Amino acid sequence: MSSAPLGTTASTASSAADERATGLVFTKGHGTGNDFVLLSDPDGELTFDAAALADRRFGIGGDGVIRAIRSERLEEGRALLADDATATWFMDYRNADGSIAEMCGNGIRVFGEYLVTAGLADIAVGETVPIGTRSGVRRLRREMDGWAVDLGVFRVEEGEPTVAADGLDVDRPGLGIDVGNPHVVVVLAEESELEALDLHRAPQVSPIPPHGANVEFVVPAEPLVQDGTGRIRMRVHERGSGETLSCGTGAAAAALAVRHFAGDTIDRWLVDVPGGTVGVRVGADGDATRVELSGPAELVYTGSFTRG
Ligand SMILES: N[C@@H](CCC[C@H](N)C(=O)O)C(=O)O
Repeated sequence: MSSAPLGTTASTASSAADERATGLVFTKGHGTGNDFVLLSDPDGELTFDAAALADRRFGIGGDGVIRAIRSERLEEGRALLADDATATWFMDYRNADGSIAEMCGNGIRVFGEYLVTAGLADIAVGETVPIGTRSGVRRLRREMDGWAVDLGVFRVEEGEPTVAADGLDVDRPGLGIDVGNPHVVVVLAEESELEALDLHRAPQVSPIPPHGANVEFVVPAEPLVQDGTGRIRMRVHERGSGETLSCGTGAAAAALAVRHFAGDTIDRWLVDVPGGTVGVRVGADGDATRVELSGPAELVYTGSFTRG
């Protein structure tokens, strides 16, 4: 692990001096137990070691690190602004191992809560704001009891990868789903199979996905549909972060996979994860090719990380 988890660029002498005096100010937040370190860096002045910040023993701890930066201050953001000039803020997301991910469904809800609480944006309940991400501009809506995000057009991949995992007796077929980032979903028949899984080690997907994958294991509820809403239970091993208590894009992928196998007719889903429950709706914006995720977002504390 790096002994210098954060720093600033040489061009920002006063922020560098502030940081030496106060440490790096961060906020900790989570969405159904998927937890993040949030940093405010409107002008893109900070350099930081995300893996060191996310380290649960030597750092702050988190499944990911999210930097709030103005889109215009980041190359990927400027590229987005060429198509959609409205996405003022960019969610710069990194996994716990420091790798960059295109999208985070729980993270973007927590990001919305952070923008409001940190005074970076004024978003009223019922209002929708465009947020820049590496999977494109995503529309985020503030609700009474959380946030909903249009994850965009989803894709069910061709082919049938196989998945091996500790605790599974034999390899299982998976279904590749892209919701802005890559997922492979395995549907299990029994709750006991879900519980027997040991996800300390990453499941092995074959053939190996070109950019890696988040792997979700799901069990349909019995009955699957209750009051017009499908319900499933899920565990996940996230690319770059290991087993987490929740994954928003993973929940969307899991619901889409079960929907696919059930004949593509059920559009509303509840997904139970170890950290809570999120909602998934196919047909975001009246478009049957788009999927929306909804759920809570909570900020837990703010602190200052002192350079080691
Ligand atoms: N936890 C996130 C997904 C974060 C990124 C993922 N690990 C990846 O590498 O694609 C979510 O809530 O969607």
